[in-house]
Amino acid sequence: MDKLEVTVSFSYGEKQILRDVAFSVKKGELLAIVGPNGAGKSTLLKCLVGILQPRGYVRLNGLELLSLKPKERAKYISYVPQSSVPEFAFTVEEFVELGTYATGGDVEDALRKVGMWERRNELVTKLSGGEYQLLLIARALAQGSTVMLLDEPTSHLDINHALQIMNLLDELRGEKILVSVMHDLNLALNYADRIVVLDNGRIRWSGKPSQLTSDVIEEVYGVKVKIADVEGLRVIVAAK
Ligand SMILES: Nc1ncnc2c1ncn2[C@@H]1O[C@H](COP(=O)(O)OP(=O)(O)OP(=O)(O)O)[C@@H](O)[C@H]1O
Repeated sequence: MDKLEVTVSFSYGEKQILRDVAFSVKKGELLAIVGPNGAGKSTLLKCLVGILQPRGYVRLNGLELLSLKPKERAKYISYVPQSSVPEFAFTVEEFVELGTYATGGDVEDALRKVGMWERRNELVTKLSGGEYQLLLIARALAQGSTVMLLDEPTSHLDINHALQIMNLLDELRGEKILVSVMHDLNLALNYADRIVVLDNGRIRWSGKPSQLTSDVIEEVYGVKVKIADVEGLRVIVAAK
């Protein structure tokens, strides 16, 4: 069973951002990383994929990913960054091909999974924010890696596109180890297998979504909330 084991600390100069952040994730699991703005969530993903060099380790089945060269590491781990504006007027297909540099992966399969294969000749500069987000995921999928990291894949998306992406993650869960930063606690509650709550660079809570209580949320985010049960779904709402 594929397993990712992580223990990392990271500082920007004197400023410590991550303090002994440790967790493990198995294939078949979607781990959500949540926490307030500035908690260190994006920094954590950048450490895991090797954009930043943390102290500690990032091991996949015992293999230390951080000591591999980028092209070698790309066979094992992919990263979907927070959505930005495309830099080049590539076609949809060319853009996703970028993901295959290290592994020679399957562009058509990746584009079909996000429902964009029919649009492969369109320019990425003409896509909507939501469509571009799907392409960032397709580019990572084309890498064919076991681990996939995603940084807020549903930010800027309407409810329809957000659910499309969450359903896609649901489908990918069987074949990958998924670690996703999420701002929307309700999506984390209802889609993740486990949640890690990061606050000020430390893990403040981790566990199953069904175990997350309003006390934890209130303490970390400093707001009063209620967790309601709506036809079997747990929903967090602000308490007046
Ligand atoms: N290049 C940098 N140099 C110095 N400090 C940085 C740098 N990038 C981020 N930081 C600091 O690191 C801390 C964590 O930032 P990070 O982006 O990881 O937080 P986050 O939890 O992802 O926040 P958000 O939810 O707002 O995206 C913040 O205090 C931020 O100011």
